[in-house]
Amino acid sequence: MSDSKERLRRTMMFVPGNNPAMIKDAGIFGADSIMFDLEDAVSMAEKDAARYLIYEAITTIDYGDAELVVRINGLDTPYYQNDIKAMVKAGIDVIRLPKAETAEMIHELETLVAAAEVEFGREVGSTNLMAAIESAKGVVNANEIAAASPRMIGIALSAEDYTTDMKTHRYPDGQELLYARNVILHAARAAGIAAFDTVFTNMDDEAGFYRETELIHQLGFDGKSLVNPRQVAMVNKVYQPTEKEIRNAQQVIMAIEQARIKGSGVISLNGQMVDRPVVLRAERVMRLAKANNLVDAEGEYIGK
Ligand SMILES: CC(=O)SCCNC(=O)CCNC(=O)[C@H](O)C(C)(C)COP(=O)(O)OP(=O)(O)OC[C@H]1O[C@@H](n2cnc3c(N)ncnc32)[C@H](O)[C@@H]1OP(=O)(O)O
Ligand SMILES: O=C([O-])CC(=O)C(=O)O
Ligand SMILES: [Mg+2]
Repeated sequence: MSDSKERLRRTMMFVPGNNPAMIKDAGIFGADSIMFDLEDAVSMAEKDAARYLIYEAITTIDYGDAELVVRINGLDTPYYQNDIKAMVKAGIDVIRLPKAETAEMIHELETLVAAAEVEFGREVGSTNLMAAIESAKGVVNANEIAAASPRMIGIALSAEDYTTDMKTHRYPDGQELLYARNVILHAARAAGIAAFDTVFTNMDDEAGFYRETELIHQLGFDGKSLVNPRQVAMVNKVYQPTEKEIRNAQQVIMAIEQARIKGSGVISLNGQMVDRPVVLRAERVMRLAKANNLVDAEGEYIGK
């Protein structure tokens, strides 16, 4: 597990909390974040058993470098308090609140998480939070939700519930989500946290999945919630930098190092001005290149 707020989160894969086989093998698909679900993938009759199963999995299975997230039940259910206690006790990295609509909901979650950290001897502040926005009210309040707590690492669009709330449904071109996607992205960026796009549920429509992932990559999302392991490699492919982008990023990082040695924060490279935003983009390209094994330990391009 990792507590870094800077880590790559391209792929956040849902794993139903009532499926022992999927839970056991969830670590082998290379998702950046594994998201155990206690909410809508689990029926009422199975809520307690799923919570127990996820607790056992987190405390006994080695999921390697993956970040571990749990989607708890909503604050309007009888389950969320037990969910929070069990997951904090297990040492989960991130709790994802579904159907978030106000900052007050994040504050309530934060209070319960802090109390559980004290109760179970966890470091106070060590459990990160994120929120899924699934309604018009959530979109309207996205700014305050994103900024509600220093524990927040991201907000996500949840388009299945959102389109239902908006009295529409999902279309192949995603026009019905453009406003929500942009609002959520801006709220996340303004708060300095990550933005996640929603699930794509038609497993047979690979072209549609690529189209949606290319769109959200272009808009600036950090990544996407996923429902199936096959989607991990497809997202990574879209987020993978090109050789040209990597070589350019290497040059930028070298050039800015030279500039720093000379005591300057800005330098010209091949006729282009290189300053802080260009360097930050280059550093992200290099993080993505490393995650895709496209560079060696020294940052030299090695391709595939
Ligand atoms: C709107 C919402 O709230 S979405 C969030 C809640 N929903 C979920 O969590 C659903 C998670 N996903 C799934 O249950 C499944 O992927 C489905 C139902 C969408 C598709 O199921 P399938 O067609 O059986 O998937 P597929 O044939 O690709 O499965 C291949 C393998 O991956 C495993 N697998 C599939 N999905 C997952 C997953 N999400 N996590 C871990 N393993 C998985 C399968 O168990 C199977 O393993 P096996 O080869 O050892 O038997
Ligand atoms: O978070 C997601 O993308 C899945 C979800 O609950 C929704 O779409 O309503
Ligand atoms: Mg939902």
